[in-house]
Amino acid sequence: MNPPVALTIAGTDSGGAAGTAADLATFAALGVHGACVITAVTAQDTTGVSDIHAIPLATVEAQLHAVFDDLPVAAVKTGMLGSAETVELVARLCAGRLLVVDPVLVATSGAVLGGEDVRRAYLDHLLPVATVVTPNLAEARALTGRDGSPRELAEELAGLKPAVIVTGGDPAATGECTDWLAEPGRAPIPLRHPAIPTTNDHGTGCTYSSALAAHLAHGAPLREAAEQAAAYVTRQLAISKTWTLGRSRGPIAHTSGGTR
Ligand SMILES: Nc1ncnc2c1ncn2[C@@H]1O[C@H](COP(=O)(O)OP(=O)(O)O)[C@@H](O)[C@H]1O
Ligand SMILES: Cc1ncc(COP(=O)(O)O)c(N)n1
Repeated sequence: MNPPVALTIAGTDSGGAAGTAADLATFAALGVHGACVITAVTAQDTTGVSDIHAIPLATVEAQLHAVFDDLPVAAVKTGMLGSAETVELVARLCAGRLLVVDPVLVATSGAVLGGEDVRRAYLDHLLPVATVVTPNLAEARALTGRDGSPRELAEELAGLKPAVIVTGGDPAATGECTDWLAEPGRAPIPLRHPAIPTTNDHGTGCTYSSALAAHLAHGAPLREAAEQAAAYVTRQLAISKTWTLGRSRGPIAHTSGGTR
């Protein structure tokens, strides 16, 4: 029997922690065939991003046609899109599909991966056609332009149409992470899971949104997919927490327990 197919539309991370490296590893670990459309190449390591090469719009479009014309894509996930034109293109070609949007604007390291025009394009074009949007707290604040709590921001963003999961919380303070799931017209629901004490968390957001897309591609309902995605991230953070890879915040584990 064929596995479900999920597509990531995202940038590369040369350090193998975030972006398409995280997405394809997560799809594979969760039994999904991963297709991948590259929007930007980043020179990146655990300390930061030193260069970004945007892929020409026509090449992004050609990749999208190549995938959609040939494969039965069950779910699409977007990561770093990098330019307002790319955000608009992706919105046009992915409207009507099961679409997980991780609105990547700033990397954990602080590097800007999308400016003001990208933020505007998310609000005007991509959020309205998304199935679910997964900002972390900083991204939710950037998108709304407000300084609210995760719960308030989730509710406000869900008013723009799709479901929203504001990820994160304050693990250091409480020992647990709370992601807020908000769907239009319903009270936001807190999804809690244990926090792993670690600084090896580069790529966590990409891994979460890919795991969410993978579970949705398998047919799970949204809340169950969100709980399973958080469980997957927690497991991978537990694997990498003792690692000493890189000079700064190390990668979340993308190893999947295979033997050699
Ligand atoms: N230390 C941690 N332990 C367990 N889960 C975590 C930890 N840090 C983040 N998560 C979870 O990982 C997912 C992505 O979170 P987040 O850190 O907000 O992403 P980003 O990398 O975009 O900032 C969420 O489900 C969040 O609760
Ligand atoms: C190519 C690319 N895409 C996304 C992220 C965000 O990931 P994180 O928030 O874990 O830094 C990143 N750093 N690089």
